[in-house]
Amino acid sequence: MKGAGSVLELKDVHVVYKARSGGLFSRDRVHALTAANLTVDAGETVGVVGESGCGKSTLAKVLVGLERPTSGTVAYHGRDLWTLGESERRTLIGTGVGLVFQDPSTALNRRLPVRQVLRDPLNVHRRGTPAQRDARVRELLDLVGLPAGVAEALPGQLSGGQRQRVAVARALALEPALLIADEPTSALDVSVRAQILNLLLDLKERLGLALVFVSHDIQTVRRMSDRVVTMYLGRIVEQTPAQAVPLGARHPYTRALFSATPGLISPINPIPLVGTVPSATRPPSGCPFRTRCWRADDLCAAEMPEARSDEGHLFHCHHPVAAGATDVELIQERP
Ligand SMILES: Nc1ncnc2c1ncn2[C@@H]1O[C@H](COP(=O)(O)OP(=O)(O)OP(=O)(O)O)[C@@H](O)[C@H]1O
Repeated sequence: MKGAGSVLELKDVHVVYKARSGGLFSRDRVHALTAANLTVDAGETVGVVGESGCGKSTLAKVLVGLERPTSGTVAYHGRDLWTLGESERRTLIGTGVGLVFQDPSTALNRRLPVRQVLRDPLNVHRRGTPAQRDARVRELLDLVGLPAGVAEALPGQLSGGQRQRVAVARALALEPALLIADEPTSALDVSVRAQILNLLLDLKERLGLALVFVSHDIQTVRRMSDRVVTMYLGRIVEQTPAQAVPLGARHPYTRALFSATPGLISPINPIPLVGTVPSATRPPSGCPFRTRCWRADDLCAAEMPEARSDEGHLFHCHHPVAAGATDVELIQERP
């Protein structure tokens, strides 16, 4: 399926929220997503990483049409979501993209048996006859490795792993081309995490799905993805082919993030960063990372770097790290 065209395309997307902390009359604004450009091709897995608060969930919400961008466009199969009428947009989102949330216990209606949970999207979008919908429910349970008997259970009677399988089945009910998984295993027991990740990988192969996988677990993202997207303070700063992670990453922030991940590069110390992440209400001028970057100069403060491209690799940096530079070399570079 890969190479069969783009399923989803974000162009210059900004999301600006009114700050929660500022009080009723505050003019403070949070720049949760800034100038985001992202394309997801058919059959491709894109992993999104970054520290807490960098905008990963906002990006996921924009991708599934739950958050309307303040500006910019979001297109599914070339159709701009937010120029469509509401019912057309709902149909395009409902049938085009499936969403798997972090916590299956809150994502599933506790009062409905699994059969109803899975029939719900089929009813809403009027797919098939009642008998065909029942058949689809059986097919979906089989697809996610659950026995047919689970159809009669309430979500509360299932284990966390089984509930997440039901959530995945529901996301696939209308045969979307794209699945968005926002931290799909972080609420689960460690023992079942691998099973859910393997299920997602298996489904992606079998169904030719495109997958956007959001996680702070870089090891998992690397394992799952074709491309790793790094975010910092609301910006996509780098898109690295997964096979180039970690030493092929060119943005100093991506390298620092990867070097702090246990087991990704061993066995040395992480590249130390000075200071903390600036407030998203007052992001720095120019490059958002420049206040913490050991390579930054006046140019970085004056201008946000344009995307530079190198064989499927995109990075926004005026002074990128050499491909293949080791952590030791980068640590020694620091003043
Ligand atoms: N509805 C909202 N109103 C105001 N600010 C918000 C809102 N949602 C998110 N934010 C802010 O936007 C920024 C990005 O948040 P987001 O949840 O997208 O980050 P994240 O990378 O997913 O974080 P985490 O990993 O902790 O979930 C943060 O500064 C957050 O506080």
